Amino acid sequence: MMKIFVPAANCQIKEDACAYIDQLTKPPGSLGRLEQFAAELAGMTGNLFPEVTPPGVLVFAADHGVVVEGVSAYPAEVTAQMVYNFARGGAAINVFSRRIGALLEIVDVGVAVPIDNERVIGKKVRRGTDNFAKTEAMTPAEAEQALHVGYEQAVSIIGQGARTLIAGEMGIGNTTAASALLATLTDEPLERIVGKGTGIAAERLVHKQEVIRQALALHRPDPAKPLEWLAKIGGLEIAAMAGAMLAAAERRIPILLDGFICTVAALVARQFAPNVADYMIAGHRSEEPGHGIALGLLGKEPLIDLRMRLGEGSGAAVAFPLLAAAAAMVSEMATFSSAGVSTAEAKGEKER
Ligand SMILES: O=C(O)c1ccc[n+]([C@@H]2O[C@H](COP(=O)([O-])O)[C@@H](O)[C@H]2O)c1
Ligand SMILES: Cc1cc2nc[nH]c2cc1C
Repeated sequence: MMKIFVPAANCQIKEDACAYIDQLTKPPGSLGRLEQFAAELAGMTGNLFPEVTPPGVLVFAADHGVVVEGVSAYPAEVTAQMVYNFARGGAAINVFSRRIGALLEIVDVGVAVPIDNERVIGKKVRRGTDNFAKTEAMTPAEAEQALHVGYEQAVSIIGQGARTLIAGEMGIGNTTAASALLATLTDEPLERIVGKGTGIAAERLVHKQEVIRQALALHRPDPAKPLEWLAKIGGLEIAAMAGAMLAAAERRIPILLDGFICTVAALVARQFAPNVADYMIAGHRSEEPGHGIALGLLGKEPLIDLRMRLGEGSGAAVAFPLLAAAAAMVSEMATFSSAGVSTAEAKGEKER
């Protein structure tokens, strides 16, 4: 396993940021959770005036052998078809990335068919996973390789100037893998974790739960051994997202989380380095029911809830302007003293 060192966020700078934010020309606390996020960004970056722009969006694509069990509403070939759509700029994440001025890279970490396109970074570890209902999805060495691909891509996009990481994914069948991983971290029943993903009907949802239940009984995966855990029931893009998050946190770069699969990848990253969670802000709440459970395990409240359930990093990209507003508030607002504005009268009005 590669050596990863993730420092804890800097509590002192976070406290200093809170004190400074109280001096800005507004009643203390009046910018609500934006103030909290600004202080967290200061603690993450070690900078009282954190910069989050430009964001770097990495979309990792991979296929899932478990799709043969009939757990998705779409055929597996959609993964590759969407990769070409990303390359042409026609997917939701392309649109939203352009809106927020993001650097965007598409990475093939395990699409089942060859991808030949100059706009797609070819880092295929293998042609999709095996069907984890029957056998291990991949080997621990392959899981580690996929983690490494994500790590290296994050190092690269940060090197190009990205100041926030958004990890996105594309992989037909990946809500089944993400649900299986999440189920091993909580006592919540599968009925509360497993959702309709791309939009399966009610009968198929019951079948999807059963496939996961049997896979968990077959493999008995142990999250305390994260590479084996990922190898048994994970996915190549999930491993890559976790690796990307580890690289970002190591470099004190804030991570804006997307939906269900991304947040499960965040929980995977935390199994490798607990401090990585210090660098995460939840972008949105997905419609997938397990997402609320995953966010609860991470202790994060999402910025927005627009009933999205697309993936690709789309929810994080849509939420990003709120994070940018929080950061700009600190660097651009005047203070009471610089603007000559009177503070509250001393009678306890300052108490929140
Ligand atoms: O991000 C989410 O919360 C989310 C929720 C449901 C589906 N998705 C996307 O849909 C695909 C997985 O759905 P499924 O039904 O094939 O498992 C995958 O490409 C994800 O990006 C994403
Ligand atoms: C069309 C389509 C686009 C997606 N983007 C992420 N997951 C997806 C799943 C489908 C089916």
